[in-house]
Amino acid sequence: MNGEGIVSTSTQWRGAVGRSTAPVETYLFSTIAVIAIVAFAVGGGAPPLAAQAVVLAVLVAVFGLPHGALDPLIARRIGLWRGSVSFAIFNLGYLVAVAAVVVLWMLAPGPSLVLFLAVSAVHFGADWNADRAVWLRVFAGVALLSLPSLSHRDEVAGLYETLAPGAGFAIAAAQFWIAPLALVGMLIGAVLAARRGRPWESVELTLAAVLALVAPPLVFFAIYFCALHSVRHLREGFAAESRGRLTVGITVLYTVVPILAAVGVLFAVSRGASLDARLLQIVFIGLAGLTVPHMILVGLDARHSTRTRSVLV
Ligand SMILES: CC1=C(/C=C/C(C)=C/C=C/C(C)=C/C=O)C(C)(C)CCC1
Ligand SMILES: [Fe+2]
Repeated sequence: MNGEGIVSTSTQWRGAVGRSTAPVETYLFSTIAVIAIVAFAVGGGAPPLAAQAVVLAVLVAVFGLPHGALDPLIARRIGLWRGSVSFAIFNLGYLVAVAAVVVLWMLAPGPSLVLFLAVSAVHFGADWNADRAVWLRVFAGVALLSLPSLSHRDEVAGLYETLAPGAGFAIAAAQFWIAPLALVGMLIGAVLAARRGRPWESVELTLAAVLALVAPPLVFFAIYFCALHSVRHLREGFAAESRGRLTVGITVLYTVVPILAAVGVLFAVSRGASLDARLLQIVFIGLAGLTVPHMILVGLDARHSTRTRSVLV
């Protein structure tokens, strides 16, 4: 382990739990969330689904994808590749993982969607209470993804049916029943975060819960994912990598390549389906594919950081 690695992992750890003021994404997310909550609470109607799907696809591409684009740098920091040959192998492994998820989805869409929701709940829940028990984070993630089914059950079921025909209604129904309990866990998380000296996390958790209940599901997801989750990971990622132009270059490259692949898929497959159905499939099945190798790397990084910290103290 070199000195650079020690500095960067400890920077990331500080970024996650050791700050004393609210980070920039708290203000960004809170401002947008409050405007959306007020707009939809006073009776603002949902925009047409096709418009929501197009806006979501653009926002995810521009603001969401970059937060996973730092993966090659994380992999380098934790020693998964060093030269051009191991870099090529890393990229190949990443692509195989993405392709395996997409193929699995084609073969078994219902179980794949359930698995995707479960893995995403763990992934999103980790945005808060980083130094607390894991069940608190899982509750927050489960609540985040179940609350839309509590207030917009038919809409969510319709979206799920687009992704997993025949399974969407049952999954939305299950979430409808899970949501109240998960919400209690999420609110306990909000109280505990405040008591740990991170009141901004309580604000985020509360606003995310209200937004998930009030806004149309895709609007809620776009705001949470792009203004909070992605910005948080990008900020922490840039602090941990701190390699200047190389970091920016890698982020741009690894954002642009998946976008080009997605555009290719959009024009290449299922021309029979409507544009919004195709966009939703590409956005969410694509995210599922990217999330698996991304979460494996984040997990390896966390293990690596823990080991580095125990060496340091
Ligand atoms: C499909 C769908 C949903 C779930 C989306 C998920 C689970 C996204 C996961 C993205 C990930 C894990 C990105 C990685 O950073 C909602 C919002 C519940 C309701 C609307 C339809
Ligand atoms: Fe993520």
